[in-house]
Amino acid sequence: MKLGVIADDFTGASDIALMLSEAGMQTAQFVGVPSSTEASGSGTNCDAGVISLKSRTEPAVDAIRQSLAASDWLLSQGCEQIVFKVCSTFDSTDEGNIGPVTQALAERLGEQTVLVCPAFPENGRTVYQGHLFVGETLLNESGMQNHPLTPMRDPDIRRVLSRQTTWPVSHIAHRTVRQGAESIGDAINAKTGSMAILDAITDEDLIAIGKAAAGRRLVTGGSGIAIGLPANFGITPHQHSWTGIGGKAVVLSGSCSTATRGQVSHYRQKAPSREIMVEDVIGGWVSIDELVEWTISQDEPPLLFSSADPETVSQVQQRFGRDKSASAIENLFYDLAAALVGAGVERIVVAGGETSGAVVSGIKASTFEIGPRIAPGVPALSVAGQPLALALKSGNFGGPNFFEDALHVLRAGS
Ligand SMILES: Nc1ncnc2c1ncn2[C@@H]1O[C@H](COP(=O)(O)OP(=O)(O)OP(=O)(O)O)[C@@H](O)[C@H]1O
Ligand SMILES: O=C(O)[C@@H](O)C(=O)CO
Repeated sequence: MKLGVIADDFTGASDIALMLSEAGMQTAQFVGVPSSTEASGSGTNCDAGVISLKSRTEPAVDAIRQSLAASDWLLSQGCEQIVFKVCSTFDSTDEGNIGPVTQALAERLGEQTVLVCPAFPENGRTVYQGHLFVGETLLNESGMQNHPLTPMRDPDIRRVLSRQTTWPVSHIAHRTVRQGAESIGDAINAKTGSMAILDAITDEDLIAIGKAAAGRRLVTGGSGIAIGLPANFGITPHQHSWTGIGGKAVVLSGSCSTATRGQVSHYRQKAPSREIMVEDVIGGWVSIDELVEWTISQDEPPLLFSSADPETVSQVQQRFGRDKSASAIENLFYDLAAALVGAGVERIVVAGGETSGAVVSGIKASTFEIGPRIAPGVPALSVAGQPLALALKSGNFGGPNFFEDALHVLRAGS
């Protein structure tokens, strides 16, 4: 293994795994740090290993512990460079976890300067003058200000990161980035001892940043930061083969993002759906057995969703508390996913990073093979050793037809 990635959520892990796979790297995605049995399997015989954690919203101390364990394992597999994959919308709170984890990894790896860039232009995330944009709007006006767990209310990611770390935070402006890898390298040398936020508005900017990152032990960013990295290892783009699975299918959505809510309303017009309410879950009125029976009896792949608008989410959080509401839904999806697979479901499309973490833990998957792209940032995945194909969609990714597209790709393969 040459390149190791630690992803702070599951959809983010498959996002960067797709980026590396399309750039030609034989890539495996692991659920947590592999055990010694998994580590002796074929998954480790690859160019890039992506460890999926569910650490984005954990207390910083736990996120650090898990990330250091992941880094130690990746280094033990021969990785020369570690990427800490964070969200392209820099999802975090003032307590972390992007700053604390980056700092702990840098100190463990002996890295003096860390490049930080969440840009992912193909999905509309760009960084300019240290400010993060989603499409044409600043981050704090993009809908991310209403996120149930990590509301992003400050678009200046230099300030956001400064609140999370004791390291100085510096900035490498676009005028330097567009001059190419050599200028970026000079700027990095002038910023030694800091976390350097880099502006990037195009893939070319990210390719130059990737080139400038050659030989560095650690970089932190969205999946875009990986665009230029495989070339540093002499790897060129090519397609890997992948076979789809045609069995029973379901769509599970716990994401409350604007894009997901659009996809939910679109899919509900064509397929059977069930809404899961937080108050029903907390009240103990939701039966997993009944949901499974209902799902299996549908002809079209049905949708089970808790995705709600910001006002509903805020009312529920005021009534039950933010963490209690989130964990009630996540535990429900954990149990439901396990029961659905037990009942023979073979294709699952999931919307939302935390939700994906719950589903993947519920089905006890340990390693994924990376299939073709469904949408930018979302690959088809197959679970090693099980007849099960998954799509793990980040909240804000994918067009209105995403659920149909995903079900189709999971069945048809490449
Ligand atoms: N109706 C609801 N009320 C309150 N919280 C909810 C509701 N539905 C889901 N949640 C919680 O909101 C969170 C949504 O996070 P999740 O990461 O799954 O989606 P996302 O943030 O849109 O996706 P991503 O992290 O990929 O951008 C989860 O913790 C989920 O349990
Ligand atoms: O970078 C992104 O936006 C995604 O991969 C993600 O991490 C969302 O949870």
